[in-house]
Amino acid sequence: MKTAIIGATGYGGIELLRLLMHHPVLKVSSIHSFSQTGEAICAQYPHLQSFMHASLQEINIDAISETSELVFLATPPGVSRELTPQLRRRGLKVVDLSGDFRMKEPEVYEKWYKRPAPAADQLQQAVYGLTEWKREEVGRADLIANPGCYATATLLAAAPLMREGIIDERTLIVDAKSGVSGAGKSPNAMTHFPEIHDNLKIYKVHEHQHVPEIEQMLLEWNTAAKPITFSTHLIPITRGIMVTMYAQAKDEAAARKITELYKQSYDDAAFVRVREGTYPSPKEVCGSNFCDIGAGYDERTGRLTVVSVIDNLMKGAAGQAVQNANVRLGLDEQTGLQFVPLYP
Ligand SMILES: NC(=O)C1=CN([C@@H]2O[C@H](COP(=O)(O)OP(=O)(O)OC[C@H]3O[C@@H](n4cnc5c(N)ncnc54)[C@H](OP(=O)(O)O)[C@@H]3O)[C@@H](O)[C@H]2O)C=CC1
Ligand SMILES: CC(=O)N[C@@H](CCC(=O)OP(=O)(O)O)C(=O)O
Repeated sequence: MKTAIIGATGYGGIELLRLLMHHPVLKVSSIHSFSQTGEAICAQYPHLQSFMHASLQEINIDAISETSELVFLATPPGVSRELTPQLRRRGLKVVDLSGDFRMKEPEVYEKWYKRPAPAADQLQQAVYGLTEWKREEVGRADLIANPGCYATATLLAAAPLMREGIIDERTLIVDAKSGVSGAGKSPNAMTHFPEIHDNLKIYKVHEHQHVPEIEQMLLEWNTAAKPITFSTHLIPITRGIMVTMYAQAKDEAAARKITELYKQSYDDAAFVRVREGTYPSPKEVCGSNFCDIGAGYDERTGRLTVVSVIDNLMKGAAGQAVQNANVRLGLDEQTGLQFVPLYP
């Protein structure tokens, strides 16, 4: 299927390009930039030399609709809100890596993203692409809102606890850490080397934009879900997210068999790997589409600790976007995604 990438020069876009170069069905017909049109992609990204010489094109929706059937949008918030309706009117399928179409209610988007929301009917049509829990809907969707990176790691860890009702819903605390590529390619005062090297920073305390998409999904699974405590930290690694989640167990018998619950929940999920008695590290999924999860019950406190790791650019962005496109096209969801993580 002929595919375009808008935002191909960003970290999410360049990862999509890496994946699609070897994908047997999705073929890249054009790549688009906002500010660098006319330049060969390998001039900006020399690691692509000998693989891709295509030049970056302007974002012309008519031209894109003549050469592509599916479009990946890897653009900052607010861009997809403008481009997606134009692409959909021309019959193209869209997988959006930004947060524009993740929320169902416009006012929720506007509160957390502090910018105008897409039209309410379009938000309703979009399917939230947390693939493992939305396969059927993704399989029919023409507009897929790819989840945020932190949200993916958090929700895959929280799903069994919330769906089975084994925790006190008021007690969910999520402590999340991300590598610097999660902030995109443009350096800033927080990501500058002397600031983050040999350091660790908490940011967006009580106001991270992934809170509403997480809470929206938790409520879909369990109507007793409550607002969560969610803290994000920047850490001096390039790729990777680690989420450590705590909650008070209300079903102690189920809590004692927590690993069994995760294994059953993800029995059919090729990309979720459950640990027995150990906890994962981001490096163990680097460069792959895996989410690794380890869980334990502390008899002393009655609390559960669940750890989940992903590569933010893969399962947290481009990898899950391709997984969703695979499901939409009726392909095996692992198509083009079967990488052994890069280790060490
Ligand atoms: N990085 C990550 O780990 C993750 C990112 N995301 C989301 O994916 C999206 C892309 O992120 P990321 O790749 O990190 O971002 P980058 O900042 O690295 O790249 C942004 C891309 O968008 C293009 N762009 C910038 N402004 C506009 C505009 N006004 N119109 C059209 N295109 C524009 C840029 O083009 P150019 O510079 O060539 O002009 C560039 O290709 C974001 O919404 C982000 O939140 C989601 C999950 C994880
Ligand atoms: C390290 C870092 O800065 N990470 C970004 C997450 C990027 C992302 O996934 O944001 P979207 O909601 O736009 O998809 C952040 O915390 O905002």
